[in-house]
Amino acid sequence: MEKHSHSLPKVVGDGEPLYLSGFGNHFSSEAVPGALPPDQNSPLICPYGLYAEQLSGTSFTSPRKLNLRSWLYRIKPSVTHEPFKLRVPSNGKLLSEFSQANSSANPTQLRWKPVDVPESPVDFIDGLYTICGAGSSFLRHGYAVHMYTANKSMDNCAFCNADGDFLIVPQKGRLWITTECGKLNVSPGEIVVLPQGFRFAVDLPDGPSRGYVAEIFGTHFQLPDLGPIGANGLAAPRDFLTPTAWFEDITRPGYTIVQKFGGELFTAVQDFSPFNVVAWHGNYVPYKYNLSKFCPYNTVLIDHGDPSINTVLTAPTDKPGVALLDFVIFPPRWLVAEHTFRPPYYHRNCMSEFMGLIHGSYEAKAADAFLPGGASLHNCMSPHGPDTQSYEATIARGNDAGPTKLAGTMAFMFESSLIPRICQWALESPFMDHDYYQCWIGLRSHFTVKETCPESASNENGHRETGNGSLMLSNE
Ligand SMILES: O=C(O)Cc1cc(O)ccc1O
Ligand SMILES: [Fe+2]
Repeated sequence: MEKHSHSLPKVVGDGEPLYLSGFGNHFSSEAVPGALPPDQNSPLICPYGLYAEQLSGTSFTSPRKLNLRSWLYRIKPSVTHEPFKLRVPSNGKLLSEFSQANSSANPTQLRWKPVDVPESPVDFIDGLYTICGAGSSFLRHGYAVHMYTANKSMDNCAFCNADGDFLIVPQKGRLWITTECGKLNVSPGEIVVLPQGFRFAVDLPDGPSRGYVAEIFGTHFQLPDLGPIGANGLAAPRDFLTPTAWFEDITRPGYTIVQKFGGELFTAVQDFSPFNVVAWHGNYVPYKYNLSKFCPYNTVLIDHGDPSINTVLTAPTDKPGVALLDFVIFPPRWLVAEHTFRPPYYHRNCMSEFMGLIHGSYEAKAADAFLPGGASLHNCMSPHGPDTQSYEATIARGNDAGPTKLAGTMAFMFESSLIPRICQWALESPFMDHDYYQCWIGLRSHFTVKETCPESASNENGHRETGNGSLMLSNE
């Protein structure tokens, strides 16, 4: 590795990097003062002899309120590389189009135990594998849910996802991510969004690492509308953090860009670091968010609120109120509802629900059964809800339970209107919990008919009827 001598100051990214705050802002950042052209995007000669390069996240003609793009001022342009080649070998476990040929429809409630991080060296790229998804990156509509287990930093290579945006939820181990906009240090309990097309490299300062990834095709994450909640609450725009410009001016023979394109990995070799952006401006940016900053709203009298109240970010479809993918969390909070079944209700949902657990336990499942690092999938219309243990414990606690705090927990859900097909390797995984259904089998009938009416008599169906012909039903 040879460093070019040059007269520009170096910015060294030791410790926690500096961030810019805000969601959807138009940011400007310079690692060297004066590196941003002051008056135009594409001057004939850019300051310091930099190249100007635009990165578009939406079509040029997208409406202004949706339009995303950034201008990067870099030492050499991204195009300076050898031709892309299909990468062999690859783990072959990434999908960006879901069809009968490569994945299965399965309405069974599925649960996976946490996957062990392998002993053999594996970086973020090779440790990434798809669990399920729907639609197509080519048709710009759909999503994929991936998970990763990795134990070593990416070396002399950068990843670039041409298919969609990654929302990464680290569960174990920090991710130190270098992007073209600068550096992001992300810990479990935080999430990071790496939009389509950005080049980035993932270092693992803690070694063994594990996490979840939602990838969305053809759209981007937004903050949810707050409706009657008002102008504040849930995730606050100012808590979203975007990197500040950071660059290295380094010759790196054999440096490889690994580009995910249509779910396949292609490599292109170049001889310099892609993290050579000295200044940038725009609103198409990577960002991170600390989930502990979330300001939850909840029921304060009766009944369990729908989980949409805990939406951190939403990727919309063209139908109002129908998400391609919602990122929803179940953070620590007080439960205060009166004469209410406080855990999630039993339900069947026209949306599909993939869940993960970052730490602690989840209110609807036994702590030793749905584990941090594990996952579950409750597909469209498949019934689910609290397991027998959680149901019985809730009933035993009784109706007059005072306020209780759910503490030390962080579960999340990727919820989609598109029905996911499931990858074969996920169905055949040794970490699949084949006994998952058992957690509900023990739910007993508590149904009784009170014999309060002496004149009541069994009808021909064996039902007892009251004098006025109606059934008298009651709880045990
Ligand atoms: O199924 C789940 O556990 C997720 C969920 C949580 C909740 O509070 C209400 C509905 C819902 O789907
Ligand atoms: Fe659910």
